[in-house]
Amino acid sequence: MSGDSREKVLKDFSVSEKTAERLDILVAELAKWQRIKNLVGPATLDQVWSRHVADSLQLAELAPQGTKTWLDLGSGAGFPGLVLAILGAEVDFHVTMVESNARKCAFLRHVTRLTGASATIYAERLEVIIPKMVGKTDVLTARALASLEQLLQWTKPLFDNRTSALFPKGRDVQTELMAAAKRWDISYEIIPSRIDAESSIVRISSIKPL
Ligand SMILES: C[S@@+](CC[C@H](N)C(=O)[O-])C[C@H]1O[C@@H](n2cnc3c(N)ncnc32)[C@H](O)[C@@H]1O
Repeated sequence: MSGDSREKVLKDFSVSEKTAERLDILVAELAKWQRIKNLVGPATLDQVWSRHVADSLQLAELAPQGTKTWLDLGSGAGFPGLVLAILGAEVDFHVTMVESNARKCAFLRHVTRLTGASATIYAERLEVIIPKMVGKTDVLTARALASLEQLLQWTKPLFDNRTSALFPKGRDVQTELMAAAKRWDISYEIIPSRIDAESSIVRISSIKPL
């Protein structure tokens, strides 16, 4: 991680001093835990501010106004869920994270305690938690978890009038959308990533089986 990258991310996303302190804690703890727990791809740790923090922060800007509840599936080391929960400590929204790996959940809980992030963490498989979250979620997220088709299959019960999804996707976004469109009638928008020219965020507002 370079100091420049940190400053640029904080400036680009107009991050407050308090939130910056909390993000610093997340980044410092990730570096410590990474040595023994291998929480993220080792090659990405050098660019943690741009590859992980900024990539997560950009989702907050895409949520509908008044969003109060987020559900992040397969949160890993907290991207995007924990970054959003750190923002939530200041702007009054709450993030539920679901992650089946126990050591990653220990990290998520540890950093949540240190930062006061607005988070609930389930160390469970998402298949178990999703039925319990029906009617409780404004915005769904899942980064690097599964294909769009699989994500829609899992999350279908969660979509109602108020729920939308923000799924970061890579260069195969069109292929994934075509595969998903064979099974689902989807209302969606593709939003270019602010971080990586080859990536985008698929914002889904409704789905219906065909
Ligand atoms: C490739 S990682 C991505 C982590 C994080 N979202 C990111 O982008 O850095 C996928 C994560 O999803 C978790 N996962 C996979 N299948 C899951 C399931 N069925 N329920 C809950 N978590 C799951 C894995 O343990 C892993 O941490």
